[in-house]
Amino acid sequence: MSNPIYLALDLPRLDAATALAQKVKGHVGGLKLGLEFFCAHGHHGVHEIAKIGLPIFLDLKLHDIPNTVAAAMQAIHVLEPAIVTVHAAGGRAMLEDAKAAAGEHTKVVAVTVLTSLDDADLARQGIAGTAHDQALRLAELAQEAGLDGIVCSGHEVGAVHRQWKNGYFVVPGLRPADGASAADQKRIVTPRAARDAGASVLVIGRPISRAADPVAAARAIEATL
Ligand SMILES: O=c1ccn([C@@H]2O[C@H](COP(=O)(O)O)[C@@H](O)[C@H]2O)c(=O)[nH]1
Repeated sequence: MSNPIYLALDLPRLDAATALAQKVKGHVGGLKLGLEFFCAHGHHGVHEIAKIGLPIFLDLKLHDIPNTVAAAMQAIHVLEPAIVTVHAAGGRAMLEDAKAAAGEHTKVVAVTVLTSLDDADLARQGIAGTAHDQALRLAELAQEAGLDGIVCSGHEVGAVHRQWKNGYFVVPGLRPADGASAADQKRIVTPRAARDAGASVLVIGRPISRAADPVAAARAIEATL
């Protein structure tokens, strides 16, 4: 089985992101570039990181009207990302148009409930029920819209996997069991627990990028899988 870890390169400087990716490339299966990276470095930055030779996950979390999201998907087509994110809350038409506009080899996955939110946050937004219920509802919507999979926390991935057997499940909000700080994440599990519950991709950022020795941190996580 290939390494399911995608390292989140949430670093403001392109040289620092490139150096980190070069260091840990033997211990991760892919590289995730998010909003912070893309807003700062755009297509040029993605091309630079792609030279490292690992699959690229563009975590842009697109969320707009269908026409705008489809146009954005077409604009990133040339970057040939392995995975791109959109927000499931954009609705079925937006999800369908995003998938139709994506490249043949790009997996389009829908963010259900951000791992930085808990039940109380959802209640403040007027969403009835738990984060678990909402993630399952949005997973069903993404499946109906023909997407490849979803992003959810390790708390929901097992239940989603039972209702969507061949789905592609991206799980962030991961913390090794060594007391690593949760920081802004509210629904966390260990990488091993997420993998055992059916995660296809394990997204890990700060537990590696902010470790005193990122290579040792990546190796230690890899060894738990
Ligand atoms: O629900 C979500 C969706 C995306 N993310 C992204 O994953 C990484 C997690 O970083 P850590 O440092 O390991 O907490 C980050 O890039 C987020 O934008 C998420 O955390 N939750």
